Amino acid sequence: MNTETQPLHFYKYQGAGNDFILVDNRSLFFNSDDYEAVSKLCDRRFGIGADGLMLLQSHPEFDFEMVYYNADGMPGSMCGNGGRCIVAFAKQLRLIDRETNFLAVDGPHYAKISPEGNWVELQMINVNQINRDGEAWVLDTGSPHYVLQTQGLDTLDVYSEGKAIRNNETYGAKGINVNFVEDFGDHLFVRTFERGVEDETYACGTGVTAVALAHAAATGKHGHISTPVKVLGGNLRIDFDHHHGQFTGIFLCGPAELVFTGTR
Ligand SMILES: N[C@@H](CCC[C@H](N)C(=O)O)C(=O)O
Repeated sequence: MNTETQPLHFYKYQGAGNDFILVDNRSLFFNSDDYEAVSKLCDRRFGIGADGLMLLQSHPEFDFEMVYYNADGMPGSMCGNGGRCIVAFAKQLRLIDRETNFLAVDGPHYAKISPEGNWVELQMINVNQINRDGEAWVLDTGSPHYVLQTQGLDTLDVYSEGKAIRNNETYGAKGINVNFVEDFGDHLFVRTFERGVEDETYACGTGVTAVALAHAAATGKHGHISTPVKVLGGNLRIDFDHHHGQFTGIFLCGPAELVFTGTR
C-alpha cells in the first residue's frame, strides 16, 4: 500500500500519557520501511500526533509481534509503555484474553491484562549490568537509559538538560534516553527526555524501569521490591527482584487506554 495516499484505519492509545498510534498490520498492508510516513503520522501539527507508532503483526511462535517506531519515524529500541498499549490493543482485537506472550525488538515478553483491558503488567528483560557515569547510572532495560538524581524536578529544564546529555560526546552517536528522578520517600518522581522523540514525554516505561533499578542499586535494597513512580502523565509501578546486581522478574505495571480510533 502507498501509506501516504491510501486510507489508514488507526487506533490511538496512551499509557500514562505516553501516546501511540496502533495499526493492525496482520495483513502486512502497511509498508514497514516507510519511515517518512511514520514520522508524518506522528507529527502533532500535520499528522495524528504521537510519541511513536506500532504495527501489530502476526508471528508463527507468538500471539503477535510488536514493531515499534519513534516519532521521528525510525525503528526504536524497546518501548515499555508501547508494549503495555499493544497488549491492550491485542485484547481489544480479541487476539488474547488475560495473558500473552509476544515478540518485541528486544525479545519475547510476557504480560498480564485486567478483565477490563485497561491495566497491563508487562515483563521486561532481565538486567545484569548497571554502570556509573559520574553521579549518573547508565543501564539498558530494552532501551538505553541515563538516570540522574535531582532536587526541584518540577521546575527543572528537562528539555535543555536532557538534550545536552543525549547529544554529548559520550552518547551523541547512538543517543540515549535521559531520566531525572527525585526521591519523595514513598514514591519516585521521574521526568524523561526521549531519544527518537527528541523531547520530553509524559512517561517512559523503559525509563521508569531503569530508574527503579538504579534506585535499588543506589540505596542497596535487595530482595523483592515494588517501586511506585509518578510521571507527568500518571502513575506507574515497577516490581522486581534484586540480588547482587542481578535484576529479574521485572514487571512494568500501569494503565493503557484507547483514546480514539480513526481513518486518515
Ligand atoms: N517511550 C518508550 C521508550 C521508547 C524507546 C526510545 N525512545 C528509544 O528508542 O530510545 C518507553 O515507554 O519505554
